[in-house]
Amino acid sequence: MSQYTAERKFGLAAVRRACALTDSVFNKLVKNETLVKGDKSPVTVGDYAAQALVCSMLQRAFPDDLVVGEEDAADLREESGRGMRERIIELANEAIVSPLKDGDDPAWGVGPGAEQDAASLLDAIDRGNHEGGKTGRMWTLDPIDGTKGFLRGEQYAVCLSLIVDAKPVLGVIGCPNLPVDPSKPDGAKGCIFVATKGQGAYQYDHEGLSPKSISIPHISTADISFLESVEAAHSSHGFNARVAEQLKVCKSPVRMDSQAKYCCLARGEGGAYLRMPTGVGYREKIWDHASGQVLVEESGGVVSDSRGQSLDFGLGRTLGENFGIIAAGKSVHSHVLEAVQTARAEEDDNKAKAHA
Ligand SMILES: Nc1ncnc2c1ncn2[C@@H]1O[C@H](COP(=O)(O)OS(=O)(=O)O)[C@@H](OP(=O)(O)O)[C@H]1O
Ligand SMILES: [Mg+2]
Ligand SMILES: [Mg+2]
Ligand SMILES: [Mg+2]
Repeated sequence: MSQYTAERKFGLAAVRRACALTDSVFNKLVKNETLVKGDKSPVTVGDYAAQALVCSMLQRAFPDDLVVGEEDAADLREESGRGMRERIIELANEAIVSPLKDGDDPAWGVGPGAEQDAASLLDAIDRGNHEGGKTGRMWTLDPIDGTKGFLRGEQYAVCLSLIVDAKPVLGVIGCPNLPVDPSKPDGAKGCIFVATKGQGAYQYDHEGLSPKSISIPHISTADISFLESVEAAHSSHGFNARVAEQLKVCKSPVRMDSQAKYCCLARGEGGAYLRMPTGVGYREKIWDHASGQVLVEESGGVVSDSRGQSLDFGLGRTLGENFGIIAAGKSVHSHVLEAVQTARAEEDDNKAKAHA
């Protein structure tokens, strides 16, 4: 029997339910339902409610597993958080009680009549407070990745992964706004991507049906169209342009929020995802890359940092010393890596000259 069958079935059903929640929240979101966190990034009632939903399901499905989730309930436990807290409990319960579909299991605490009280749902959010580590099983959860894209009605993703002994082995990414068929950008939207180590990568529709095996085709560097972040603060657009120049890439980059970039790469779009830090100090979070790494590797691609090192998911909630991310098809990864290193050496040279 294949490994991680139960986890995969759970991941697909949990992400499907969370995507239905976030999609419905987007349509009803009002101004005071967004907070600005300590690092100045936004978080909405949708992020919290989706984390409450998935963590409460995880708690019942895999009670011994640990969870590294992006959000925590500290602000919601304050008196000033009362309005948001009540709304989050309401939204999480709406998603919890929605009817069971094929693949759901009532033992996960979902379905009609499974409402929970506020204390249980806040505790569920805080199950995501694990500090990470090198050994054992832990899930990562980014309940809304690309919150800024979500707020703009553009790309965002619900991302769940299972990491065993610091290696991501299962990645599930739901993209409610991503076109099902890349050649029909105005056609049907909503996909869920699932990849299990050694078992390939698949795209499902938003109902978790019609799985299609996906892979990255062989391309040459001239055919790359870099996938990159929308926010200039999250990855350096200027650096990417210099790498593109090195590689004689003519096609314009495609900017998109969230791990939808990994999903597009995995199904053959773009050829490479490049994410270079814009300043010192920011450390990439494990929940922003774990699901994407499994998906890209299982579709025949390679994921490394900008020095060619593997991403280290065993150092806590961040990727620690990894610097930048290069995810690309096998046929181009080594060329992109080489071009990144040349562009960095030039940048260092220019800095040294400027200081001389
Ligand atoms: N300074 C800095 N550098 C790099 N990355 C950062 C930085 N600040 C935040 N983040 C993380 O970026 C996550 C969103 O990444 P994206 O690729 O979607 O960026 S973008 O929205 O397309 O610009 C975003 O994830 P979410 O918070 O889940 O949206 C953050 O974890
Ligand atoms: Mg965030
Ligand atoms: Mg994120
Ligand atoms: Mg997030």
